[in-house]
Amino acid sequence: MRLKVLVIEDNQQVGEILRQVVDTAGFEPVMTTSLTQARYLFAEDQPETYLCAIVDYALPDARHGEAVREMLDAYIPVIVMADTDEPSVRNAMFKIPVVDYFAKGNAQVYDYISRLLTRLDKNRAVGVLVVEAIERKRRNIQQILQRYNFDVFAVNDLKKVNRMLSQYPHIRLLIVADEIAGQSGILLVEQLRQQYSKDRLAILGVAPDKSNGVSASFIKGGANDYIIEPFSVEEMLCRVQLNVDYLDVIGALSEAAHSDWLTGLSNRRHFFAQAPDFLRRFKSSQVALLDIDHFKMVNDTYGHDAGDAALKAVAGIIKQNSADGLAARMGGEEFVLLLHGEPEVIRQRLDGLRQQVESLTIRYRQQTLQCTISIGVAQIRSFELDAAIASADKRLYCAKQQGRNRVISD
Ligand SMILES: Nc1nc2c(ncn2[C@@H]2O[C@H](COP(=O)(O)OP(=O)(O)OP(=O)(O)O)[C@@H](O)[C@H]2O)c(=O)[nH]1
Repeated sequence: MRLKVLVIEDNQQVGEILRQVVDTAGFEPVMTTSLTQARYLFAEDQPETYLCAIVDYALPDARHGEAVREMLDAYIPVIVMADTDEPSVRNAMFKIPVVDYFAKGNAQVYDYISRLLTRLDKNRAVGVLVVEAIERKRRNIQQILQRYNFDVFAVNDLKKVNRMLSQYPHIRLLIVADEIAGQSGILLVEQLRQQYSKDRLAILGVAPDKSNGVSASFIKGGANDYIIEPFSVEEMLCRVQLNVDYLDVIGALSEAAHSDWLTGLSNRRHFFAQAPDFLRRFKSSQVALLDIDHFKMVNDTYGHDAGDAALKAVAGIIKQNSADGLAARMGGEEFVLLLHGEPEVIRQRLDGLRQQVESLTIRYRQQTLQCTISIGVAQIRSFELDAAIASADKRLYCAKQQGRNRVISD
């Protein structure tokens, strides 16, 4: 179900643009033209079905931002749209916890709002940990981040940081003061960097106004960024968002570098990078090579695109069967799968996988096709993965020789 975005806007033209922006961003626009109408609609609904509200500052029945305050009181994040960029209005709005404030008119604003909606949605899954001993400051940062829908945690003691990070792996950003109850925030950053890379955990240092090089020490210690106190709400939000966006970009790049473009499984390189860790964790492991039978004929009969559809379908089944293992596309129509456990249990699992592929009907455009796979399996001894793969390959060859659509193991 799509999350809803409540729009309260009496200007028909602006309302129509916002409706399109919300819809294109993947949310359900709920359009109203007055506070009274919004109240009525909202009363009928569950607040948690709403991502946020986009509220006109001056409405016919709420001329001075009353609708903004009422929505905030209902615990809905609010983006304010105003006819004016008047600093007094802007400042008044940022004194209350609105997400953002925009003056209408500038076309760029709508593009920004579209990205903001996506961000607000994504931020719900991003944990942020605030490390600050002074309660007033800690609460201030917490409240700012909650506006942007982050899942916010806060501690006043360095000793709690490691436990929080391991307990809540979705914490992706840490905001740390330069000094926490007499202890150094910079030292904390240096220690954390031995465990968490910049791509896994972004760290934002908070440096005092007369920082005497604190900001530089934060960066040298391994922080991604710093912010100087006192900061404005907008400044903090921009910095935080910038760093979270950076993590997203890095995440997307590494995902692309690690996965096979067609099937979404890991690629060969990523498989060999991950395998040693898997073998260290599981002493009794086996490697299986899986190869689609007569795949050239599939391509020749149904076309290359249908062949691609078959590859994706087979990869889907391999993925389903590899939650506790390591699967990858080796290349062409060949896949590799590492599994741990008793050899006989693994053999049965792989035979089950083979049967799943055999009974699968692949639909591509008007055509339906079926395929089978052959599997060679070998035990991995003394971490010798290459040797085990060579044995599995020989057994795969035997499986092909013996008529295909079968599993051959030790
Ligand atoms: N559609 C599609 N075909 C591919 C892809 N990569 C490799 N192939 C095709 O996979 C086929 C592999 O053929 P062969 O190595 O002769 O093996 P086979 O026909 O499966 O025969 P057996 O393995 O002996 O059962 C070739 O026709 C390749 O062009 C791909 O990404 N997509």
